[in-house]
Amino acid sequence: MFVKTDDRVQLYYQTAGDPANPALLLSNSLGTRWQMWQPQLAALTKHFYLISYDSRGHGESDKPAGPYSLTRLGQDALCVLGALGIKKAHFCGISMGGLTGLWLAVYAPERFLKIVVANTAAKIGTKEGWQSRAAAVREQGLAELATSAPQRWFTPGFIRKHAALVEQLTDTLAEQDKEGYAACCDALAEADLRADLSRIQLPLLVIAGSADPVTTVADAEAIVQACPSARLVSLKASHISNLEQPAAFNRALSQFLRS
Ligand SMILES: O=C(O)CC1=CCC(=O)O1
Repeated sequence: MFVKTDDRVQLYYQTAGDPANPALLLSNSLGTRWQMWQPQLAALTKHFYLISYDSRGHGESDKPAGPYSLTRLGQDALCVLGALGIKKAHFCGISMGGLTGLWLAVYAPERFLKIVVANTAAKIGTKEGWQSRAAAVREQGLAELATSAPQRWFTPGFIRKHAALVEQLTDTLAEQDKEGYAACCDALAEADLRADLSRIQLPLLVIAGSADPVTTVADAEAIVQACPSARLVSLKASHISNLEQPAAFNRALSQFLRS
C-alpha cells in the first residue's frame, strides 16, 4: 500500500497485526527495504500494530531527485502515521532510520510514546565521506558498493553462516535506485543532532552492536550520556543487529516498549 506525503511523494508501506494494539513504526537503514524487519514483524504482531515502510528513495517508494534531508525523512515518518490516522505510536529505526528516530524525538515528541534507535549516531560518519559516496553512486551505480556491504553490515561468522540472507540483502542494495540512495547520502552528509540530544525527554532505548564498525558502541554511549531519558543495550552483533541477533533484539525492543 502507498501513502502520499505533503510533498506528493508516494511511500510504500506494509502493516501487520491488530490496529487496536499500540502502533510501532519501523524505519529501514540505507540501502535496505521494509522487509529488513521480517524477524520483528514475525515476533511482535501479538502485541503491536506494526507498520514498516520503504524510506523515500528506496524499494517501491518514489525516488525524487535529491538532495534529501533528515528533516524530510522525519516528516515522511509523520506522514505515514498521519495517513493511517495514528495519533501516537512507538518508533524503531536502524542506522539512517535510527537517526530519523532521534530527529522525531527532538522535533515531534508529541506523536510518539517511546522511541528505539539501533546502530545509529547523532552524526553518522563524516560529511566528506557521504559526499564522496553520493558522487560515486551517482556516477557508477550501486554494484560496487553492494560487494563491500556485508563487511559493513555483519560479522564474518554471520556472513559465513547466513550466506543466503546476506546475498538477498546485497542483491536488494545492488537493485536500489542510485539517485534515491545518493540523495539519502546527501541527507546523512548534513545530518547532525549532537547539539539537540539533551532536549529529548521521551523514553529512548539505544541499541548498539558490539562489533559495529559503522556506528560504534561509543556513538551509542554518546547519545545516552547526552540524553537523560535514554538507556543502552549492547548486542553481540555488527551493524544490522536486528537481523544478526533477532531474538536478543526482539527481547530488548519488546521489554522496553511493554514496560
Ligand atoms: O554504509 C552502510 O551501508 C551502513 C549504513 C550507514 C547509514 C545506514 O543507514 O547504513
